[in-house]
Amino acid sequence: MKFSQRLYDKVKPIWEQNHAHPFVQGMGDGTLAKEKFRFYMIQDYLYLIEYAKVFALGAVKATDVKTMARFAELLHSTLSEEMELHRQYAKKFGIATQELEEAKPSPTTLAYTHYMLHVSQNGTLAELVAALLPCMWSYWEIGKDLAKKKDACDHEFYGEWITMYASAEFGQLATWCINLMDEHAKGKPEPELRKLEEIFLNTTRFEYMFWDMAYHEEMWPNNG
Ligand SMILES: Cc1ncc(C[n+]2csc(CCO)c2C)c(N)n1
Repeated sequence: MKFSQRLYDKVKPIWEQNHAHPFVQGMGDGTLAKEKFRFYMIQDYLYLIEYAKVFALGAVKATDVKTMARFAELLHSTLSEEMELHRQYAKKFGIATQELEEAKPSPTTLAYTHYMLHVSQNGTLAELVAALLPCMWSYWEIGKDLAKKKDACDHEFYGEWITMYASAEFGQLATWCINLMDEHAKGKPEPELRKLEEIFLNTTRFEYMFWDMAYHEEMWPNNG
């Protein structure tokens, strides 16, 4: 069995919870309150800034030039294409880019990004890939699922988001990352595989927490 299949089996129940989450369902049927999406988008913008740094570290840790180039491309495309979608959404809400960048991370955003950066800075390339894979893979799964819903891709507000993550281009990216995981897990002893599995499980848990945080617009308990 491929290592990625083992990872998939491990987190399947959590991914089912992602799909069933009211935030995700609400994007699919268009009933999600705009205020909740606004909160998500600001936090996600902050998340992407840190996530892009994981790609930069991937380029540093890559063991061949082709992988190094791919990480460098991803660093660029995240900062330009993916974050551009957020900047466009922000415009619709009347939020300036500067305001987006000056926003403060919620506890979940902070915990998730710091965990990913901790693993990426201190671990092997395989550990870095295990940390970032749930982000790409679970978004692709969610995108494909929502795109099947009637009119979801044409929704005036959430349609662009769904179209982007359900796209073939995005699918290729997720597949590249799955293959990279398998390549770097090959031949590793069981204790190391268990460590990779735990990292993958942790960022999968953070993905679920991110949806939940956005749905409840959760910030620090004390407004200071
Ligand atoms: C919380 C959160 N998790 C995953 C993604 C999706 N995502 C972030 S970076 C990237 C790779 C391509 O740029 C992808 C797919 C997101 N936006 N927000």
